[in-house]
Amino acid sequence: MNGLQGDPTPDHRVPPAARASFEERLRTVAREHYHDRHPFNVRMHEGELTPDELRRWIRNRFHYQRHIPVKDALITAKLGTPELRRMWLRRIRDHDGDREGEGGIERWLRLGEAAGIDRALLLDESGVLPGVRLAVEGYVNFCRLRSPLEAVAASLTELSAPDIMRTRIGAFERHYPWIERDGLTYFHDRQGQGSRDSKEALALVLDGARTEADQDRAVAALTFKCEVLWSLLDAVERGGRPPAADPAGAPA
Ligand SMILES: O=C(O)c1cc(C(=O)O)c2c(n1)C(=O)C(=O)c1cc(C(=O)O)[nH]c1-2
Repeated sequence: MNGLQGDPTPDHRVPPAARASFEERLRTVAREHYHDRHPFNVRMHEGELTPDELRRWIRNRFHYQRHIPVKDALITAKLGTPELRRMWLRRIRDHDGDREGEGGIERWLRLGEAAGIDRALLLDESGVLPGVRLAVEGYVNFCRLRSPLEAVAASLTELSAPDIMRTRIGAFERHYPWIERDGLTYFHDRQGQGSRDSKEALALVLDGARTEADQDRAVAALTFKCEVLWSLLDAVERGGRPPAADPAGAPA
C-alpha cells in the first residue's frame, strides 16, 4: 500500500534496485548530518556542560517537544487512509498521553523538575530563545506546507535518535549525578518509540517515493530537518537572554 503519493507515469517509476541506494542516501544523511555531532551535544556527552547550560537546553528543548504533537497533527491531516492516520495518531498519544499526567510532554516536565526547574517556568516559555523559536516554527511550517512524503521523510532523523538517547542516558548518569535518575524516563521511553517510529516512517518513504524527483525531495526534507536540530543547538549554545516579553502581548 502506498498512502503518500499518487501513481507515477510508468516511465518515471524508480526500478527496485534504486530503492536500496535511496535507503542508503537517507541513512547517510541521518547519520552524517545528525546533531549528535554538534559541539553542544559533544560537550554534553563528555560531561562538560555547566548546570546552567544543561538547564538552558532542557528549557529550550521543551519548546521543541511541545510542538512535536502539533506537527504530527498536521501530518495526520494529510494522510489518506484510516490505517495511516491510526499509525500517526499514536505518535500524538505518545507525547500527549491518554490523560492528564501521562505522555512524553509530562515526562519532559519531570526531567525539568529533576534538574531543578520548576514546571511553571518550563510551561511559561520565558526562557525560550529567538533562534529556538524560529527553528521549531520552521519545522512545524514545513510539515504544514509540504507534501506528506516530505513531512514524513523529515521525521527520519529518528533513525539516529535511539543511539543518541543511549549516549545521553550514559552521560547523564556518569557526569550529571545532580539530576535525579527518575528524570531520565523520557529518554528511556524514546529509545523504543524512536526505533518503532523510524522503522514505520522509513517503509512509508521508501514505498512513497516513486520517482527520482520524489527521492530527491525526501532526501532534501531530511537534510532540512537535520538543519532544524542543528540550528536549535546553535541558539542554545550561544545562549544570551530572550527578549523581554512585550507587555502588549507578543505572538504565542
Ligand atoms: O533528543 C533528541 O536528540 C531527539 C531527536 C529527535 C529527532 O531526531 O528528530 C526527536 C526527539 N529527540 C524526540 O524526543 C522526539 O520526540 C522526536 C520526534 C521527532 C519527529 O521529528 O517526529 N523527532 C524527535
